[in-house]
Amino acid sequence: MFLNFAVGKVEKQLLISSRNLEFFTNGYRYLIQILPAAVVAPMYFSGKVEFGVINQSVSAFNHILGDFSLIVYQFQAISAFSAVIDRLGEFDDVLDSSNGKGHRDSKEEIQLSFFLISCSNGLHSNGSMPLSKRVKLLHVEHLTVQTPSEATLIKDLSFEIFEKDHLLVTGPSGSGKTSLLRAVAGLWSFGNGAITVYVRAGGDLDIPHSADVVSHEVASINETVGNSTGRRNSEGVIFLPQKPYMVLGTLRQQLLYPIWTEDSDNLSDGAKQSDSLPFLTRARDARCVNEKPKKPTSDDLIQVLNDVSLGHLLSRFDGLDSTHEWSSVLSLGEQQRLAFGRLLLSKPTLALLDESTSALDEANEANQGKLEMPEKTMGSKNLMGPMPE
Ligand SMILES: Nc1ncnc2c1ncn2[C@@H]1O[C@H](COP(=O)(O)OP(=O)(O)OP(=O)(O)O)[C@@H](O)[C@H]1O
Repeated sequence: MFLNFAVGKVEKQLLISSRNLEFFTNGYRYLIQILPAAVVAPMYFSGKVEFGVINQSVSAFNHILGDFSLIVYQFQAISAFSAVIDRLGEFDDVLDSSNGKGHRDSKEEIQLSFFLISCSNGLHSNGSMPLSKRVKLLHVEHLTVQTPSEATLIKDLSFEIFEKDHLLVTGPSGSGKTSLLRAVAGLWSFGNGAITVYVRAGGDLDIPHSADVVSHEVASINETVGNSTGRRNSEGVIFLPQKPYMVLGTLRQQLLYPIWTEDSDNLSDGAKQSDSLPFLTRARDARCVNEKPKKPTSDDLIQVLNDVSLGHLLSRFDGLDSTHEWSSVLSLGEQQRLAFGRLLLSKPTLALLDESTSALDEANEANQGKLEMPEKTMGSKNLMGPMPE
């Protein structure tokens, strides 16, 4: 607010200076137009110069005037530009200073780590996972979540999540459900404790699929993955907020976000897989999340749109390659269903759903729940239908 006030004041002063300058220049303009005539005319009458010289000097003065006026007439735009630069500069300073303050003792921050594990291949023929071979996907240890003003929302929370688990988080409004999900997604660091997300490797690591052993073994390859919050997408973690982010671009790009953000328009149908949407119909034991999933074909995208009951968008908006302001032309419920489409396409290991079906009617909500979900879903105030086995 202070910043706005200060910048507003500067802008106002610049505007006043620009008006003064314009007024001054208008006076100067009239003066400079009559000046050559006033100086050269007596010389003409005394026979020192010819008549044409009067015209030549008026035109030369006008030329000079035009050049100087450019600065005057652009002064307002230049001053507005300068105010914007000032504003951005101050904003940058504020960010720098808050980052400086943010360098708290590492014990006062939530530690988020990613650990590499091997692909799971221990499913029964019916697709179920033997308990002894269940792989741990998330480990939250002594997590305390706070607000920036250090009010404690969650205290000393510990839990583990294994493959095929789903966790529903409920609680009163303002109790910190969203903050917990943000912390797991690496978007919230106020508090302390440790969160470990176990991500899958390409299958070349021969680590036993016992939860206890995994946590021990992967510690040795921590350096391979490192502690990082910047690799959330590539590590197979997706966070669906209540109001999904709609990217600028085509309907196709909406669906391909966030995994395939580049080159989305050049999607090749030639790359079509033999089975349509295998990830919707098959167990995903053969997949490793840090291998980027194959880019979906147009048919896959259309199928996913139908699965989330958005098939009608294709005729309404003239196909997958139409561009609109999607956050304006789609209802919140449609945006949420589109976000579910992204989830189905990107096949994350860990999906964090924060009221992501809050704007859906019961039928659609149940429909999202029936779709093949990622191996672990953590939902906040989640009203989804029955989770698949
Ligand atoms: N960026 C923030 N800065 C300061 N306080 C915040 C911030 N975000 C949330 N809070 C506060 O933290 C508390 C928990 O918020 P959170 O959104 O996690 O609650 P919630 O349980 O998800 O609530 P609801 O059910 O109403 O969505 C609230 O009191 C909120 O005001």
